[in-house]
Amino acid sequence: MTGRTLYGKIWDSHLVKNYEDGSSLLYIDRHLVQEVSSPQAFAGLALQGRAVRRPQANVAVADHAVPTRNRANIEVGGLAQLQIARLEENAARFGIDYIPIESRHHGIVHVIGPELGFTLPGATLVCGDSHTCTHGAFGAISFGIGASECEAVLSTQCLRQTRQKVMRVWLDGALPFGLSVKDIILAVIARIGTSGGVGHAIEYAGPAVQALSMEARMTLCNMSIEAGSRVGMVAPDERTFAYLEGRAMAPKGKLWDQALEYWQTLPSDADVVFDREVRFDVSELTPFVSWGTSPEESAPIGARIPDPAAESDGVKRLRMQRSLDYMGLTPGTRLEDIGIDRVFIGSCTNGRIEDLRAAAAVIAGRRVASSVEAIVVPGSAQVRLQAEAERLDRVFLDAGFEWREAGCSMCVGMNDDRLRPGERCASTSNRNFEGRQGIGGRTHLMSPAMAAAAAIAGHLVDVRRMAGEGHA
Ligand SMILES: CC(C)[C@H](C(=O)O)[C@@H](O)C(=O)O
Ligand code: SF4
Repeated sequence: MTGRTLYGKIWDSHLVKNYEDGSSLLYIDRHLVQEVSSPQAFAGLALQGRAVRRPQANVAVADHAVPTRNRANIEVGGLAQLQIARLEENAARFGIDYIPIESRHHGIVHVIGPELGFTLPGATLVCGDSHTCTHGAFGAISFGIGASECEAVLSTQCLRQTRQKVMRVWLDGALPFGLSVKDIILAVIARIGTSGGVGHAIEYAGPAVQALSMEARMTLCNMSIEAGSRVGMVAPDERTFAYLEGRAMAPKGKLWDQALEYWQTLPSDADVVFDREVRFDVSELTPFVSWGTSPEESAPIGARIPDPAAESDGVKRLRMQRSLDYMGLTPGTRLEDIGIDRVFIGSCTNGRIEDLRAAAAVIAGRRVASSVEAIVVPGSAQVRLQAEAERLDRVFLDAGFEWREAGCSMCVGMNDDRLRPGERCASTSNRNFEGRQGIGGRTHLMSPAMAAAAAIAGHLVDVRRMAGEGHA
């Protein structure tokens, strides 16, 4: 018998029953609830007079619609206030823990789950949000679900799912100076495409993955959905355990010891055969930025805008042309010659403390270009407080950035933080499709260090060059 994968082990331990059509019923350990995707699920429960099966398996937090400034004066009767109030009411009614926006535990669901120790290795964790794949960084099966599935989880703690194949993304080599995991994942998606992972859970493995911090592993897994995979995972290791130990909702004492023993059995067995495998050497990478309206349309910063005329595949050619029209870009332009109007540092991809440190290191002692409006939105209150303790807020403010409160913000523009039509943004978020950051807005995805460098330069720029300009 060949060995089992990390995914397979967790799947097997949560399997309730198999159905004849090939699908299965899975037990779900944990459910994160946010304001955008949950109202319909709660309304469904209320309509049928059903209760939440295991209230303590849920945590609710409002993140998408929350304003990131003037929170004391949220417009009463406005959409944000109504959405936040609705979530709070539903949580109270169904006995679920709700984290108020004033709490020091508030933040984006995918940032606070791990911070609280709610996200654990070996668990099944879901949320009505596609970037739930983030939590797989801890060695969990974690994926986004739709509103009717949220209702099923709330009322039964189970979910009907189809077992995925498993693709291993093996990362070798050491990441060069000035690069981050965001460059890796953009390069991976540029190579395998936005449907490269469809039908598969991705397990990221190899020396370059083991070397990553938990924050970086979260960035990696976060963008699995942008490669078409609902699940991204990294095997839990000493770094995972060290991150979780002592967190508010992590097991304590004897339970911790038991958990640790079990978690150590989770990594994929050495003799396991993956359904698919792709390999990358990260030591050959240069910083990546997206130029189009799909994360797959990304290239090394030293490149030029590609020419659709050179593309032999007709469908791709049309898609590229459409991207360039929307982005207001012409083939042959050097990526470094693209001027920007806005910078957004934040989101569940890159709104963690390491991301802010990396951006601040580039910004320290410099000024945001006069033509650029730049904001930093920490992914959580914890990140914000930590950054303030390190005086990173001063670094950003002194350079001309705005320093905001936690939330999804300009990643998705569901609050007031949006691009104006035609504006071009260097963004650390994960999606760049048309209108994502505001109607007519143009998004270039990149790492926090690259976004910071763009803020200073006023155009896309290779951060490694700025680092060489006499700054430590
Ligand atoms: C609004 C929410 C349901 C959505 C998602 O599912 O991911 C959002 O978080 C996003 O990033 O597009
Ligand atoms: S930060 Fe962006 S990607 Fe993450 S959950 Fe919020 S809207 Fe979705």
